[in-house]
Amino acid sequence: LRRHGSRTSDPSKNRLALPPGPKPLPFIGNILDIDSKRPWLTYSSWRKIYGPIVYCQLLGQNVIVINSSKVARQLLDQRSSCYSSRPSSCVDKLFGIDFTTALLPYGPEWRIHRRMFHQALRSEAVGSYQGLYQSRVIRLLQNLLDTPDDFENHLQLYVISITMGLTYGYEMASLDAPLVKSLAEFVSLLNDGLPPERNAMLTAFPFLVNIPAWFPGAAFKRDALRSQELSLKSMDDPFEYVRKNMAAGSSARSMVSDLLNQLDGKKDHAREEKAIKECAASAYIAGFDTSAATLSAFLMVMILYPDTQRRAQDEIDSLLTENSFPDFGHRSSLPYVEAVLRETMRWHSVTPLALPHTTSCDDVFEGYFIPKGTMIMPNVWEMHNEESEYHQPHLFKPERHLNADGTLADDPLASRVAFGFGRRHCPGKWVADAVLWIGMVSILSLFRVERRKDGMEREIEVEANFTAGLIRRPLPYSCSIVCRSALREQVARSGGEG
Ligand code: HEM
Repeated sequence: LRRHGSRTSDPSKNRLALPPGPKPLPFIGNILDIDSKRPWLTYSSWRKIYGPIVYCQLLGQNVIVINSSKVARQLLDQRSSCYSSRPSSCVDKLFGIDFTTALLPYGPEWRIHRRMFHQALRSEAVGSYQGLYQSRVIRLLQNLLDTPDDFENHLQLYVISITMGLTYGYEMASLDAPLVKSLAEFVSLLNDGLPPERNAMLTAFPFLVNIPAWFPGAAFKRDALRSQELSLKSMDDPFEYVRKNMAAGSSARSMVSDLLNQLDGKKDHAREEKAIKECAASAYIAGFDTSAATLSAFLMVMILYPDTQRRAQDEIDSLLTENSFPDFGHRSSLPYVEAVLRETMRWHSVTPLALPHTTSCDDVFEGYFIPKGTMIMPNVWEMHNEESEYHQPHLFKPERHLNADGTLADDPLASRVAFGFGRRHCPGKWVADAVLWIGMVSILSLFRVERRKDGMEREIEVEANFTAGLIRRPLPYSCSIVCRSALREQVARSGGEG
């Protein structure tokens, strides 16, 4: 057992051991032990040796990996007052992204953000945007009918147009829409400036960003400067758009307009206004890639598991006449489709390590000492693949979310590890859940998703390969999206009215 080297004011804690873990090398710690592209696999393998809570050291940083949902709940949920901060990083500031909710330390600014997210995106508030989701999903279907091979772009447009509608009341017909341009450039610059491999490194060792020499010089710095400019523009332009429309009395309802309307009478106007801008841009940054990547994984899995696809389509077809599409009112009558959504999120694990938390006090757990300032890495991938919970976890089996009588197993959204933990749990999960559900059920209603054929009529294999990094996106794959109902096509083309 290793003793910790940190000082604590409580002498009794100095006698306690740190949680078990691999032996670190001097200075670099356990860096060389970790698969930098898929660090979650290394962390999972440690579970077999050291148990559900593993201590490692990465360049002098204390890191604790949590490999079990039970322990994650005990620490991140039940002791959330100590486990809710974030590691600080100079890259965040360098790229102008330190304002985003996801990166703010636990403190007053972050609290204002969370209050705003709660006001605007809590489950009841999100329900009132159902008309928006439904109109955008019809556009998604039309686009897939017209140019099915561009499915990745169509999925992105679907998700972005909902995010922009919901946050700013902004209507957009293409990814080139003026207000989206700087936001899109901003996000893509973050992806280029922090490409998957580097992102994967940061996922495994987020403190590496504090070592400037790690970055390859001028190009990186130019990217960072441009990113700072775009960060300001991405916050200001759409915000001013809402304010102008509100002044003209023509603003569509949105998160920003709702929050601005509730500002009257608040003491610290300037601070609140700044927070509204930051929250809206944070929603875009945090919500876009995660939801679009999940929908792309859904299409991939429908190709890989045609029987599952057929069963979901049978469920839809037995509930609805052929000239109509399911809406949110049908959701509870489609348990198998619901199970497909849950299984997609489990099987794919779009954010395999969620986001790291940091402790803001010393703690003791099951006799082990957890020092203040420890980075806590929840290994969501392992939690989604726990053999004791999920038999043959590598297989896509929606049935595992159903009871023997075909009803859905009890698994409320609030308790899903895919959306994180404790006070930092994803505030966009109600939006994400609605956007994913209506997207999936509408695609299944109108299309058959299958392997593409080459010039010789041979099926092109699809392999389940994903990018490295914070967000796991399917690598490009080919797919054939075929209309399976002429009647529903007519309905979709005429704007969704049967
Ligand atoms: C499939 C879709 C999504 C998934 C899987 C997802 C997952 C996550 C996870 C794992 C976290 C970190 C939680 C933690 O630290 O414990 C997070 C944070 C966050 N998410 Fe999501 N998310 C999704 C969509 C969205 C959407 C649509 C929005 C906004 C509309 C959003 C806004 C945020 C924000 C602002 C945070 C930071 C919260 C904080 O640090 O306090 N997310 N999300």
